[in-house]
Amino acid sequence: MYNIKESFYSLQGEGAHAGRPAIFCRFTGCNLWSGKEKHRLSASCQFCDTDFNGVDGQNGGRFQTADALAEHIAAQWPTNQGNKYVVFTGGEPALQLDEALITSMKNRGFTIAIETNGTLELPNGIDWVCVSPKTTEPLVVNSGNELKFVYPQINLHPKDYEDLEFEHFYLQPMDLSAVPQSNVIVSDTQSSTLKYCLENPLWRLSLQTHKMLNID
Ligand SMILES: C[S@@+](CC[C@H](N)C(=O)[O-])C[C@H]1O[C@@H](n2cnc3c(N)ncnc32)[C@H](O)[C@@H]1O
Ligand SMILES: Nc1nc2[nH]cc(C(=O)O)c2c(=O)[nH]1
Ligand code: SF4
Ligand SMILES: [Mg+2]
Repeated sequence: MYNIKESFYSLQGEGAHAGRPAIFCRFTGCNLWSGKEKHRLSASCQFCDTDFNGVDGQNGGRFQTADALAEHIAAQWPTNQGNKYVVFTGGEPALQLDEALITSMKNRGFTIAIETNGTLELPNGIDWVCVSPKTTEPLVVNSGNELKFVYPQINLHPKDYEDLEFEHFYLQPMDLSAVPQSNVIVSDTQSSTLKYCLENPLWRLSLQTHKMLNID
């Protein structure tokens, strides 16, 4: 069974594929935070901008089989249009995404992307892997297509990821407006991110463009 918080058709807002039409499938639950505000400051990941609990969002629900969920996702793609692209996110999608679902999506013509915190093994067959580190534990997923570091983080430094095997390195300013209680000292995360990119040109800036556009 798969638990889905929400799914929707929008533009990828972040990273190397920013601007690309995609269906987002947001799995319920995460291994680094309960999703409850009372646990935020004791969680391994404390700056999450996302509500990922329950199955009550738009086009959310419980799906008994991979084909049932794949059909639900595929039905949201515009009729008779190609370039089909699905982004599995969450919560932590690696808790639920499996080869059966990947096969079901491929059978429906989709290219498959994932947004993951990199702490859990991934199933085979994902076409685009975006890892966004959150903890000082070594990454389980230490290669992929893009590494997207939310900046700044108190105990985590971009330098420690530079030698990993990724095609693209992005720094994304931490959105503190999405975080009710915060430990972060820096308030202007956009300026500090911009400065870091200019001083360390391996890193490119990723802005959360969907938030500027007021879309999902
Ligand atoms: C909500 S997470 C879900 C996927 C996965 N659990 C992860 O952390 O990568 C989706 C993306 O949003 C980023 N993100 C979460 N909270 C953020 C914030 N407050 N500001 C900027 N990016 C944030 C994450 O780093 C990740 O790249
Ligand atoms: N438009 C849009 N782009 C996104 N890229 C990553 C997202 C996520 O929450 O994983 C996200 C999201 O929630 N919306
Ligand atoms: S950003 Fe990702 S890893 Fe962190 S709590 Fe949110 S869903 Fe979990
Ligand atoms: Mg998001």
